[in-house]
Amino acid sequence: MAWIQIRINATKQNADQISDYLMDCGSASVTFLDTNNTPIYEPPIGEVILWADTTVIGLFDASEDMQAVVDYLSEQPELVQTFDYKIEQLEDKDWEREWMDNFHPIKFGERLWICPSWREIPDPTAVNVLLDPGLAFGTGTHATTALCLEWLESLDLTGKTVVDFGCGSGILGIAAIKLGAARVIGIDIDPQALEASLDNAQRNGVAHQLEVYLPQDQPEFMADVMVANILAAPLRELHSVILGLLKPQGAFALSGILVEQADSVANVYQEYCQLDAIAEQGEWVRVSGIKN
Ligand SMILES: C[S@@+](CC[C@H](N)C(=O)[O-])C[C@H]1O[C@@H](n2cnc3c(N)ncnc32)[C@H](O)[C@@H]1O
Repeated sequence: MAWIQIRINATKQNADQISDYLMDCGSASVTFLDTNNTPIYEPPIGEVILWADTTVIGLFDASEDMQAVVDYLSEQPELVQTFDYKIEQLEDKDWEREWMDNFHPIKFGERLWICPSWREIPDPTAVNVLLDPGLAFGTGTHATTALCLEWLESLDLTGKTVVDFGCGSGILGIAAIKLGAARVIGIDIDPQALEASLDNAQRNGVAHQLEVYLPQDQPEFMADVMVANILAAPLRELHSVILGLLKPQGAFALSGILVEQADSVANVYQEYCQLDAIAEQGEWVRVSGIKN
């Protein structure tokens, strides 16, 4: 199928609205890029993060009447003054195939692999988690997830109760079960993430060991291990909730933290914990330790 895309220079104020206009025109998908062409990581609860200078990209079927799209957009109040756009014909290729080609099995530590279902499992004797990209965050390709997977892989989880706080696709919880955990509690504010986690657990044959809850519905429990890949601000704000779910001497890892945010998160937790050395991967870090 052939595609055409329109790239529109936007601002922090109007990017979200422009995205809605593109969807009104029948865009198959809308993406935000900042001026450095870095896709949005994850908006905090109830908010869409946008940069001061954002490019909004609308993807259309090549048969779309782009002049009609441009006419519609140019009449909108946000664009009537300055409408800076570029239309690009995308090379005609098998996009689905290309998208699938981008996902490969990835190894974490000595024995853990995350494998897309359409790929051959490289080592059937290893700890293999089958996981396809879906609506919920977490395929292992993002450094924040990778930092947590490596940490889980380094532990002896045999028989342990593990909390996956901000479970997304359920990747961390499922990996924990496959690494020996007896029970995993997944918590997420997004009901779609809870559904995705259960689907993925089922595909991996471990659904009977995974429970998932919205934060307001979670039962009382104390876990041996906690992994939380959310963002620095909620990790700071929720430190008493996060540590409150962990037994004394329980191990925890916090991720979703940019290098420059590491100290601000570590400072909040060090009062209640023995912290490990901070682990870095690219611009992201993991803060981990043992609760006092
Ligand atoms: C970066 S994703 C992590 C997904 C997966 N655990 C991973 O490591 O790839 C963050 C997840 O945390 C959830 N989340 C964000 N804030 C949260 C909060 N305050 N409580 C629970 N979940 C939260 C989001 O809905 C999202 O699914």
